[in-house]
Amino acid sequence: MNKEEVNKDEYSIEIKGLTKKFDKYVAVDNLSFSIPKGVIFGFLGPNGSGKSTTIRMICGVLTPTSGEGKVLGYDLKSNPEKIKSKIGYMSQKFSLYEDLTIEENLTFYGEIYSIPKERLKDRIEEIIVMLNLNEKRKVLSKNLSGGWKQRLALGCAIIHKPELLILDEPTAGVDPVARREFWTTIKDLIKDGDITVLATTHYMDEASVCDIIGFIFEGKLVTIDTPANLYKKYNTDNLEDVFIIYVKELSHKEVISSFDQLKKDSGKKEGKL
Ligand SMILES: Nc1ncnc2c1ncn2[C@@H]1O[C@H](COP(=O)(O)OP(=O)(O)OP(=O)(O)O)[C@@H](O)[C@H]1O
Repeated sequence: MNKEEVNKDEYSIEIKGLTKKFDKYVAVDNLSFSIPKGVIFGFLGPNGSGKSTTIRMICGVLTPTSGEGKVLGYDLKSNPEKIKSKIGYMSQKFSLYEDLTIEENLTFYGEIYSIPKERLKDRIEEIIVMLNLNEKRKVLSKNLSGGWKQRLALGCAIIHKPELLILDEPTAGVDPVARREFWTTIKDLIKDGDITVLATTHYMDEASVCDIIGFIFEGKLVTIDTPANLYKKYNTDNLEDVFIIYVKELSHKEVISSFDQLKKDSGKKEGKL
């Protein structure tokens, strides 16, 4: 067994000093963290703090300016294609084909990942059962409600059994019941330990279901810990308090108000989980 394979068993993501500059602007600044296999990692931070840029580097689609990293045991710089093939990605925009049915969307994504026909047929049935999609399997995705679209988008993202699932604000704009069901499904998905989840969200109640929370601010990692440790450290029972304390400590007034705005925005769209 070579060294890459050994690492592969320990951590899903290991990054060291990862930095991305756009001209002189430092969007991600010397980020280092390691995420063990089989956990849900919540990656949080105000708008523009560098989450998407970090995720794009982790997915192998954006080359770091400096620093290094391994994802699923593969080197970010030398093996991005291998990484891409083992990642599932679901964004808030649900990249579905509106004029295809549930079944057809799943087939389409399966074919992109070159899953052999017979295996794909079985995998689609597995996903339809797992995500409770049977009733509307012949319905065009443009005619589905937000919660159904979200489940279908998740199905498409996991069709090839990825080892790392990236969820970029996966519940933005769906109702509280669908949000709760979504996280129950995600918990179910990781219970065998074969899949790691990296999720961004602006909903602090959702973030609390994560096993590990990383908080990024102005491109720098401010903290990385379990929710329980963060509650203890700040003598509170919710993450919202923790992050308001961080932002207050770290920022000047405008940034605090942008975090408040972020809270307001999320409050408009939802009830509590
Ligand atoms: N291609 C690019 N060229 C120049 N600047 C960029 C580019 N991509 C991102 N940025 C800048 O880098 C910073 C970090 O952006 P990023 O999208 O990573 O933040 P984010 O935390 O994901 O924000 P949001 O929550 O709004 O999605 C922002 O100031 C953004 O304008």
